[in-house]
Amino acid sequence: MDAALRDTLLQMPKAELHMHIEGSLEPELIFALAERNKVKLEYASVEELRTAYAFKDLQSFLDIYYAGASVLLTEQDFYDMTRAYLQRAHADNVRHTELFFDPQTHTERGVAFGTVVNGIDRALQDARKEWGLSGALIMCFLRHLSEEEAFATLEQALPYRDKFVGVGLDSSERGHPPEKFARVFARCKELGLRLVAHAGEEGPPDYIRTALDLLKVERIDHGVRCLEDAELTARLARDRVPLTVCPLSNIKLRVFDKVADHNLLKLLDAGLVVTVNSDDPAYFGGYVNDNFLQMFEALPLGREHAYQMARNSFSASFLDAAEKQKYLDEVDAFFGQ
Ligand code: HPA
Ligand SMILES: [Zn+2]
Repeated sequence: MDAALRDTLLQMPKAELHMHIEGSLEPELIFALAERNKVKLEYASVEELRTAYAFKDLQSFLDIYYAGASVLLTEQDFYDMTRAYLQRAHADNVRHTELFFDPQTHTERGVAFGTVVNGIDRALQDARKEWGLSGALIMCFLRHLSEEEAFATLEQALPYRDKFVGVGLDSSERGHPPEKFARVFARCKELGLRLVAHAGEEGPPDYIRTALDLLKVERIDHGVRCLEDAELTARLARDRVPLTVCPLSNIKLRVFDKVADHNLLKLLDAGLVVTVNSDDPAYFGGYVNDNFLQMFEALPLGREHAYQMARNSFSASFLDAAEKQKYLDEVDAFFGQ
């Protein structure tokens, strides 16, 4: 890749729409928080923990990701984790970020919902004040748990309704199809929440279809397996349903064997509204700019694709129309358009 394109990717204004805040917890911070909170870890050192980050599929990653999150206990812990991510995102010229958080991972360990959301929210407010970096929260339901548990979580979340813009669905995809959560998503829609779901990462294209039809989601998280179904792909393109693609995640979780095998360019060529995101950057070997750089290094992607995906990231966001336009103008100005 030439230096000019590299600079463009690094410097262009961008939004990140698919990032699990618990997945930004770097091994060093896991160890620091374990010490601060007197939590015992199964790993002797940062190096030993990092060595365990060799995943064979989504589940093998999730087991380690939930273990890592067990060090988070106080509001300050959630603040420190979020602050570290936002600092890193700011360095990557992320102007707006929509963060997933997994309340059930914490409430089932006895951490109060408010502790989680207040710590994350305070870090988001500071980033807005200090760097003009805007952020929003999307509360995810863990799909390996029951719909009843999701309803209970929604109930706990209602006093904090002003602190998140939407809900999502994450964790183990296979065997936990979208329809399991149809009623809780319908209730969230009534509450005016924006809706997204992980679908078509490891699960079949049909999970994308049911996420659209039964959950009424506005964006699909991952969605890369849509290309196995031509009719579904045409529908996603026609309806301009954004896909929040996470290339390095897909490599680390063996959805594709190597970076050069990723279908990002095919998704773009199919006319889909593709965005690039980091998913769980501490676990998958890179933040959002690393995702852009590795994809552009391995695939025949150029400046026009960069421009398109920078624009997509803002147009697919849940910002209001005026804020969206402000950022889109910034992208156009950056690209001299
Ligand atoms: O990539 C993911 N997929 C599903 N659930 C997750 N929770 C954190 N990251 C992921
Ligand atoms: Zn994800």
